[in-house]
Amino acid sequence: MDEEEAEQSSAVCGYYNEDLTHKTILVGDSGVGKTSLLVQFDQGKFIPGSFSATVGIGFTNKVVTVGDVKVKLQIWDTAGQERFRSVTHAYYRDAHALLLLYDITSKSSFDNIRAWLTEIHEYAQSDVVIMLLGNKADMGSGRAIKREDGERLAREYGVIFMETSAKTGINVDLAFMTVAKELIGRSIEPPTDPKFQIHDMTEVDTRKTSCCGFT
Ligand SMILES: Nc1nc2c(ncn2[C@@H]2O[C@H](COP(=O)(O)OP(=O)(O)OP(=O)(O)O)[C@@H](O)[C@H]2O)c(=O)[nH]1
Repeated sequence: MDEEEAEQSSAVCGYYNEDLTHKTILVGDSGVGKTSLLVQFDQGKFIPGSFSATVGIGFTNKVVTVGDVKVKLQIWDTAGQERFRSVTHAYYRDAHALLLLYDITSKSSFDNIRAWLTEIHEYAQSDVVIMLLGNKADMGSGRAIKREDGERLAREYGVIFMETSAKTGINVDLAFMTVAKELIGRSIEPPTDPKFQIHDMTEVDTRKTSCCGFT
C-alpha cells in the first residue's frame, strides 16, 4: 500500500489496537444460565442437571477472531442472587460490554430485565455495549416469553438481541462474536488522531483492520 492508499484506507477504517482487553460481564437473575453460557463458549460443553449458584465473581480470558483481527475478552461471570448485588455493581464501572440474560421459560427473569437495565445505566459507562440474551431457547415446550417480546424490549432500550441455548450451543459463539464486532467498532481510533503516524499505518495494513469487514 502506498502512502496515498494508506491515507485513504485509514480515513475510512481507523485503527484497532489488538492489545486492548475488553471487560465483558454476564449479568441476569440467578438460574438464567450465565455460568452455563460461559462454559459452553469456553469449553464447548454443557453440564446438565445440577444447579449450583455462582458465589461471588470470577473471569475467563478468551480471544475472539473477527476476520483477521483478534479481540481479547475478559469475561466475568457474576452471581445472580440478590445478596451478591452490591459486589457486582462495583464491576460494572469499567465494563466494556454486558451480556444481560433472561430465561425464556421464566417470566420473572424477563420482567426483571428492566430493573437490570436501570441498574446498568446507573453504574456502567454510557458507551458500554449491551446485549440482551433470551437463554434456554432449546426449551421450546416450556417457553413463557415469545421471541418477539424479547426483540421488542431490546428495541425499546436500543440494545442487541439474540436467543441462545447454553445446552445446544445455539447462537453462543455468535453472541460473543457480535459483542467483539461492536467492541471493535467502538474502539477504533479515529484516523484524524494527530498521533497517527505513517509507521502506525503499516501496522494497520498487516492486521487488515478493514472496518468494512466487521459489519
Ligand atoms: N435446557 C437448558 N438448561 C440450561 C441452559 N442454561 C442453563 N441451564 C440450566 O439452568 C440451571 C442454571 O444454570 P446456571 O448456568 O448455573 O445459571 P446462573 O445464571 O449462572 O445462576 P447464578 O450463578 O445463581 O447466577 C442449570 O441447571 C443449568 O443446567 C440452557 O440453555 N438450556
